[in-house]
Amino acid sequence: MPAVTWSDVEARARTVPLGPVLRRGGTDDLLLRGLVTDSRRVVPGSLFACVRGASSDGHRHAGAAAAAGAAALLADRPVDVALPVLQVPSVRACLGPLGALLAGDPAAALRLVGVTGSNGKTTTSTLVRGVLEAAGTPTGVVGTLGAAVGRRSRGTALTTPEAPELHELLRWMVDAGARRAVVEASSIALDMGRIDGLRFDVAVFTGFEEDHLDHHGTIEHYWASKARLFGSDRAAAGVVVVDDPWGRRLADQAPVPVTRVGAAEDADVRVLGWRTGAAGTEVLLADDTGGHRVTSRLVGRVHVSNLAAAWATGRVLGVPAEEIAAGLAAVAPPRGRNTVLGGDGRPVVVVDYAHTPRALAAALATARDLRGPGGRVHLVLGARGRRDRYKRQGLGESARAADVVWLTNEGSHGEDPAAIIAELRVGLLGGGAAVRTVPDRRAAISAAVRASGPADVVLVVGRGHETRMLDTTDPRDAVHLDDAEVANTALIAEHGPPAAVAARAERAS
Ligand SMILES: CC(=O)N[C@H]1[C@@H](OP(=O)(O)OP(=O)(O)OC[C@H]2O[C@@H](n3ccc(=O)[nH]c3=O)[C@H](O)[C@@H]2O)O[C@H](CO)[C@@H](O)[C@@H]1O[C@H](C)C(=O)N[C@@H](C)C(=O)N[C@H](CCC(=O)O)C(=O)O
Repeated sequence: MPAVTWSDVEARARTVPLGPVLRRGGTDDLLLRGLVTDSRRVVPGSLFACVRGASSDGHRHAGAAAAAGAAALLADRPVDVALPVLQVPSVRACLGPLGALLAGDPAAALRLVGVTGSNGKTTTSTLVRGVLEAAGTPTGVVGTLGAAVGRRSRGTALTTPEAPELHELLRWMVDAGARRAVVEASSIALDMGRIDGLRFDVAVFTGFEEDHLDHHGTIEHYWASKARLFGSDRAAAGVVVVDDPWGRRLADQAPVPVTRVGAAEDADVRVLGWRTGAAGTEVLLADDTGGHRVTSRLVGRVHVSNLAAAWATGRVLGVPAEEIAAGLAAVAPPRGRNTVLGGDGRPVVVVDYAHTPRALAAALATARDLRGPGGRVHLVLGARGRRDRYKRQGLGESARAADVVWLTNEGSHGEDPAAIIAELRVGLLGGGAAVRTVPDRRAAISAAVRASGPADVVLVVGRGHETRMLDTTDPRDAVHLDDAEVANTALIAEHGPPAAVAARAERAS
């Protein structure tokens, strides 16, 4: 990380117009390297920001930060630690501007695309990156699956990291040669100022439904957090999927020029038709340059609007149509987003991240598309503990569209797994689906695969790409559990290897 002087830090903090900035101690030329919000990640020379959180207060960890070698503190109240302190009205409000400064303002060297929406952020971000790379622009990405640039990747804990980490990642991308970056912007991140200090060439909205109300309280607040990405201080232009009323409202109200995307007649990038199968998806689009056929390796009708949004983003950024089409065709499906396993004489298994009622309904529609003649859909369904409990009945209601529902655990985080399952079951009441309860997730996935025939589809939802599952409130208790890995093992155990592999093995023996 570049070294930054204490006087430059003070000057940047003064650009946040919230109130007085007081500097206590430290010479102007004191050098700082990196802004850190967690005392456990402090290295010698760090500026430690004391963030007040929901369960802890960074001011209480200032001593630990000093012991780890922090050179100075950013605080919003006096701290009894022998280090130079910059006292500001709100530490959180300074994280964006100071995170940018201490990372050497990497965003100035990048053109940015921000992607928000209840579902589809990861897929759309991956597609937009693919389009830009196909057009010859090295592009980084940061989101739910981590951060990536070129062939390198890094894990991240949050969809949108805290501002200092986000700017550090952008620095890493710039140093690796990136000229653009795609940033997934979660509503919580927008609300908490994690993307403060960034300005996007294009802000993309993939769609909206009730989610994260544990954090936002009301759907209106959730909506307003997402809409913030489309302010003229944040974005130069918007690409908005208008297939739901919230998208229409955003397109109508956004102060920036908006490209409307969707099936509606007034869409600027209009979806005229599509078809999807186990091998991929084809979408027919129309824009002001005429009709276009887009093919993709991504499976499922849920990706139709993601593909159209990525197309529109490419157009807004001036990428020629052929290069957008080539980019979209080349993108490999992101992990855990309608990942298709099996088939080839065995049941098809789809592993997906769907964890909201509408996303589940869409995933079930995809599962029905993939059935063979007379095939049934088996759904493996749970709900994460201690999060957005109000969604459980709605998930159960969406699940009625399956033929057989295998209710199971999805990581109870200290809640009673049986109580979570009971809440899902309420939504299933009155539906026609057969319901089985197998609390152990591995056993549930295996049982669903065992019960399926070659024309059936097993849909495993909720965790997608995740490989750790937690049943207590202590993160150290998390265990390895990869739904795709479990499904693959079960497919081989119950139905043998794919027909082609079996035939090769037979020829070889
Ligand atoms: C609601 C929320 O965003 N919470 C985030 C917040 O937690 P918090 O305010 O409770 O922090 P805290 O534990 O009270 O600690 C306060 C401060 O003390 C620091 N600390 C704490 C302990 C210590 O020993 N030393 C120390 O310095 C912490 O690093 C923190 O800076 O700050 C933490 C540190 O950055 C985050 O890890 C934490 O995310 C939690 C884990 C989380 O689950 N967030 C989810 C809800 C989230 O943000 N999700 C969105 C949406 C996902 C999507 O839609 O896909 C996301 O962008 O990921």
